[in-house]
Amino acid sequence: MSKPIVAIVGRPNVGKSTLFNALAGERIAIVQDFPGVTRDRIYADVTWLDKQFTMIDTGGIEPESSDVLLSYMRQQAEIAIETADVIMFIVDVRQGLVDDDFKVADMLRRSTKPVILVVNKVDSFEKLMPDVYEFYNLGIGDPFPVSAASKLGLGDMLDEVISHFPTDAASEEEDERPRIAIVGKPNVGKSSIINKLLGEDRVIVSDIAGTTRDAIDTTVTYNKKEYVFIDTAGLRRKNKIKEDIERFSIVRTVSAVERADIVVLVIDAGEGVTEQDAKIAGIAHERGKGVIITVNKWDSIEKNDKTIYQYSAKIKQTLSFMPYAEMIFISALTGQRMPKMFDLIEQVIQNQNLRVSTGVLNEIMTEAVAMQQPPSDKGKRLKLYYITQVSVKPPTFVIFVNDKQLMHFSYTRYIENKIREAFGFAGTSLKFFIRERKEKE
Ligand SMILES: Nc1nc2c(ncn2[C@@H]2O[C@H](COP(=O)(O)OP(=O)(O)OP(=O)(O)O)[C@@H](O)[C@H]2O)c(=O)[nH]1
Ligand SMILES: Nc1nc2c(ncn2[C@@H]2O[C@H](COP(=O)(O)OP(=O)(O)OP(=O)(O)O)[C@@H](O)[C@H]2O)c(=O)[nH]1
Repeated sequence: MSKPIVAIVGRPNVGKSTLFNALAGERIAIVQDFPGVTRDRIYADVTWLDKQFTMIDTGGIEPESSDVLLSYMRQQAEIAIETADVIMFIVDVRQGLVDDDFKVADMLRRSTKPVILVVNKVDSFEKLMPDVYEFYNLGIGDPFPVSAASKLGLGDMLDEVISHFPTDAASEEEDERPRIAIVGKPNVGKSSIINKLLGEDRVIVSDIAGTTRDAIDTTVTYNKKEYVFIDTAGLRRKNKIKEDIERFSIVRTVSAVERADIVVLVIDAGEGVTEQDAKIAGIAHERGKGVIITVNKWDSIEKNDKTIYQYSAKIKQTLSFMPYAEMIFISALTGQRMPKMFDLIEQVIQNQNLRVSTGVLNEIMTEAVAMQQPPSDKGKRLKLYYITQVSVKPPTFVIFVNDKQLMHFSYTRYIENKIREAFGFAGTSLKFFIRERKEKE
């Protein structure tokens, strides 16, 4: 399911992080063994009423000069316009209206995306409301007064945010075409891959204000079936502030991954798999997407008959939190194994949508339990009563047990492996929920 994306923009120190943390509520659990970007607090899941969305904090630097600040803010606004469904523009009632606020407001106004003007640090509505009205001058609609620190006004603001979400009828859910995000570090060959898949050179549309998402989506027809490719290329060329390339590229990656069914993580064969690749892979893993690790520029390295195995082993080691990921070695330059990409994509789509009957699942579980005794603690042994698949994309299972505390991560992993032995599920993560059920007499 693709969730709406809400981006937070605003000058440094207006309280973006504070607001982000106030809304994010419970932190996303950091699974022990994968390098989630959650620690950077760039994105978080938020639920308000019956709506869920992904919130992205685009901010985070304290530039030295006002020149740099403005160009940074511009970039931030562009990224938000490009990636978000709704933009939250945060200003600071204590500092009042400043020139940069007007400049950002101008940019945001020119986009077609809904913008919610949030006036932060209104710690007392009574005292500060007159100052809030000043922000009408920005010309982007009603200001919503909040205090991120004291969690005031957040409800009204969130009501407004969710009221702008695309309605179901207009949403991408209606679109049955598989969506594939091509992600990876700058220069690994993302655009080249899309061009090759297209079979022709495509003009890369720049994402200036007002350009819609479609500009970076490319439809490719293969075997009479349409696939939508979401491209995240091109960031490096436009970005002048080096330090923020990584944050901005993660913001873009998060939004591309969020919208995708399958993530193609491109790695440069000459460079090998890096920490940043692991971070990007972590996003796809956390979002439960299909994953195809694509080693590109395979033409550019010297190889013997062992190279591909050594390469695979190294990748599996670095990305050990996603042993299920598919892997392919290609050259966008020569076209080597490019047609195989569609076959892989098709397989992963099928695996993401695979449903296993409850009867079969319980047979597998019973057998697994018989082969390896469940863990026990203080004389109490874990009992697994029942397993059932509750959804697809990613395939999600619920296991009913006598005591959740006893269901160790490693035993869940063991059950997962048994299910994979039987059904493969290659290329997709599997999700497990553990529920407690009263012990039967
Ligand atoms: N009085 C008051 N202070 C606030 C409120 N929200 C944030 N602050 C303070 O404002 C300062 C900046 O907050 P941050 O959340 O770090 O601001 P930011 O916009 O994320 O800043 P950058 O990370 O530099 O972009 C901190 O000292 C906060 O404690 C608020 O609602 N009321
Ligand atoms: N040898 C070789 N070079 C390649 C291959 N694929 C891409 N390149 C080269 O790698 C460079 C970067 O390719 P792009 O497709 O622009 O990379 P990108 O990932 O879209 O880069 P950004 O737009 O910066 O994110 C170009 O010079 C390509 O010609 C390949 O399979 N083999």
